[in-house]
Amino acid sequence: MTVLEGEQLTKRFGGIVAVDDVSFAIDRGETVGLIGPNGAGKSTLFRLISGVQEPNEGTVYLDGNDITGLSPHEICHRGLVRTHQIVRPFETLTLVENAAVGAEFGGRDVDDPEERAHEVLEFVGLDEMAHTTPDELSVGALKRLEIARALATDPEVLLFDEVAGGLDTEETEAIVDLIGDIGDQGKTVFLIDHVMRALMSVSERVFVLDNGSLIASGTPDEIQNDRRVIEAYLGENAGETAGAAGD
Ligand SMILES: Nc1ncnc2c1ncn2[C@@H]1O[C@H](COP(=O)(O)OP(=O)(O)OP(=O)(O)O)[C@@H](O)[C@H]1O
Repeated sequence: MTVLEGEQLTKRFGGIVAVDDVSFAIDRGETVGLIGPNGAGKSTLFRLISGVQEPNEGTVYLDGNDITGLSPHEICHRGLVRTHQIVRPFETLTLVENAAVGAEFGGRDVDDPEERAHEVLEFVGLDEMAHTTPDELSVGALKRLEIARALATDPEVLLFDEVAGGLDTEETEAIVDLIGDIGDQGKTVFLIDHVMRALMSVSERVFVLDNGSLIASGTPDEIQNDRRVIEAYLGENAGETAGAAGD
């Protein structure tokens, strides 16, 4: 059953068509990857879905309801949350306080924000550090804190924007395992990443954006063998990190 759907989404910035008539549907519980060259429109598509920007045309449906034009806060209330490429935890708050903010202000039915915060920190492997501040964390741990803050809002759908970007092999593996665990809980995950090994290993399906348009979708195997995708993006880097991470 479809949980997240985009219908003919278009976003223009002056003369640039960042997202060009994109339609897609994601089933409940699916993990779907989104790839494409730098500037293809991936982050813009995520911003349209999460309510940070409004499309010029098209509609976003969550659970069959039109959420186009709602604020990120309202969309979070309805069960969709997005993590950011550049993590920005509250520096002066402890990890448990950071996660509790998500639980409290996510606006979902979370009875005890602090208990929920501990649960999600445990889930991402950070509960032992619950009372430290983010400045003591490695890059990988900061990404896991970002995921914990998102999970604290009790979402049905999570959008991950480059959660594996900039991590070493061990940290990447920890994130891949974590995304697998989140999928195993029945959550729906839509993720952007330039780290192909990570993205291809967690995704059941992959969408490919090029120049604002969705040029292919399929299983990781199909995508890695698709001539147009190889030409547009994967090239000789198939199986490795393709392209440089964005901002
Ligand atoms: N606020 C904005 N104003 C003007 N142009 C923008 C804006 N946001 C994005 N763009 C342009 O829209 C296009 C798509 O950008 P976007 O960041 O969505 O691509 P991306 O696929 O996420 O790239 P990357 O992999 O580098 O993060 C680019 O040409 C970009 O310069």
